[in-house]
Amino acid sequence: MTTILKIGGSVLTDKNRVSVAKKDAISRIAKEIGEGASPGLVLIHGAGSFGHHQAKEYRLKDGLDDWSIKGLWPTHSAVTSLNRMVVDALQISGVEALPVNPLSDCVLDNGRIEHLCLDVIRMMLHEGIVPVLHGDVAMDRSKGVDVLSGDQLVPYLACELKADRVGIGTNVDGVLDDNGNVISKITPGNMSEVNKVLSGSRGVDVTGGMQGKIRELMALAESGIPSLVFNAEKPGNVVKFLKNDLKEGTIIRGD
Ligand SMILES: Nc1ncnc2c1ncn2[C@@H]1O[C@H](COP(=O)(O)OP(=O)(O)OP(=O)(O)O)[C@@H](O)[C@H]1O
Ligand SMILES: C=C(C)CCOP(=O)(O)O
Repeated sequence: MTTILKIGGSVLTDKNRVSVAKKDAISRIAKEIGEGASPGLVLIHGAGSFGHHQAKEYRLKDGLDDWSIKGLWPTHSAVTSLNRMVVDALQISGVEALPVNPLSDCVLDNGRIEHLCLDVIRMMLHEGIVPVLHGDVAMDRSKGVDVLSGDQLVPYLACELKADRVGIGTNVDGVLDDNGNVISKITPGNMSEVNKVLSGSRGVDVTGGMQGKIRELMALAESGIPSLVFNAEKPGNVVKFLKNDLKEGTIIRGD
């Protein structure tokens, strides 16, 4: 049983202040993962304020030039420091977790994953270790460099590892309509309606907020793998998701 869980940077960090972690949220989520995880879990986390501010300042999405090249290390360094906090918290909660840094593992072409070395992830899973990936900067065959969102890692890994379950924990109850109500199901049939209410993030974000997430998840749904967007700020929701017991959120499916 393979489960892909992404925890958004909005849950783990304060997206309005540069490199500010929500330490209590990180340890709560690590405890919930310790309580609910079964073998086959792959964890991905977003960058939040440990990456989006830096990527914006150095214009990393515009590709490589004399300015953006100076931003590669500050951005990677920030997001790997968040990754270290997450992995440390997981270890303290009794989860055998190890980092997998996309900058060293992945090649992009025009912003899309061309290749990601899965061997190390498969070997970790085989040994009962939870690989912890994250949004990152990555080398790009066409642009020199680009920002790789954890939201793109989710469908890539879900397809390659033939995931049974996919969850995206963020800081809202799901995809919300104009009245703030949760849209319980998104399918190709209501996608054009849903598109009207999708936008970016409230915080600093270079990877598209909810709009970017749903674009990735709808492509995944169309290839046969549904996913659930849920609120990971609500204590207990991560455990419930991991135990297949979560009844809240937005399901994105292909039918
Ligand atoms: N229709 C919508 N329903 C819900 N949230 C929406 C909607 N449109 C835009 N958003 C925004 O999307 C945000 C969630 O996306 P965001 O990328 O900030 O989260 P994240 O994945 O937790 O963070 P990160 O990208 O750092 O990992 C919400 O906090 C909200 O501000
Ligand atoms: C901004 C950087 C470096 C990565 C973004 O990843 P995301 O927060 O998962 O979208």
